[in-house]
Amino acid sequence: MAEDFLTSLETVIRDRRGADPSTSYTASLFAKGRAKIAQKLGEEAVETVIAALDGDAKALTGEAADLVFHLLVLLADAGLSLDDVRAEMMRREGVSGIDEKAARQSQ
Ligand SMILES: N=c1c2ncn([C@@H]3O[C@H](COP(=O)(O)OP(=O)(O)OP(=O)(O)O)[C@@H](O)[C@H]3O)c2ncn1[C@@H]1O[C@H](COP(=O)(O)O)[C@@H](O)[C@H]1O
Repeated sequence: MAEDFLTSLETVIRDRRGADPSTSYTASLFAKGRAKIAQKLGEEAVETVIAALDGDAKALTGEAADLVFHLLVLLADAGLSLDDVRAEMMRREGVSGIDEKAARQSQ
């Protein structure tokens, strides 16, 4: 379920490229460019680490959500997606292309 949601969110994020920055935070990030998107990702990573070290589960969950969102935006800006990341992680696990396709179909 979580994966379906993230895949849908990726589609929304891609649709925001070229949208009006005044009506969409995501569009405003794309308009500011990759350096700004990467900076925001770094900030969210630091905030995630701080929340974890504070032992604040609620804050950690929120910061992790911000972190994943900004990662998706950065990947989209670079023409990449979670599928590319998934494929790389499966490659590291030694999962073949055929196994990968079967794994996706069973989700
Ligand atoms: N999932 C998210 C999401 N997660 C986090 N954020 C934004 O990420 C920002 C987090 O950064 P900060 O805490 O630094 O907030 P900020 O002060 O507003 O940011 P800066 O001014 O510092 O740049 C906030 O503005 C959040 O609203 C998100 N913005 C949008 N989405 C989703 O993206 C899709 C497109 O939304 P729009 O951007 O509104 O078109 C929709 O499905 C949204 O639900």
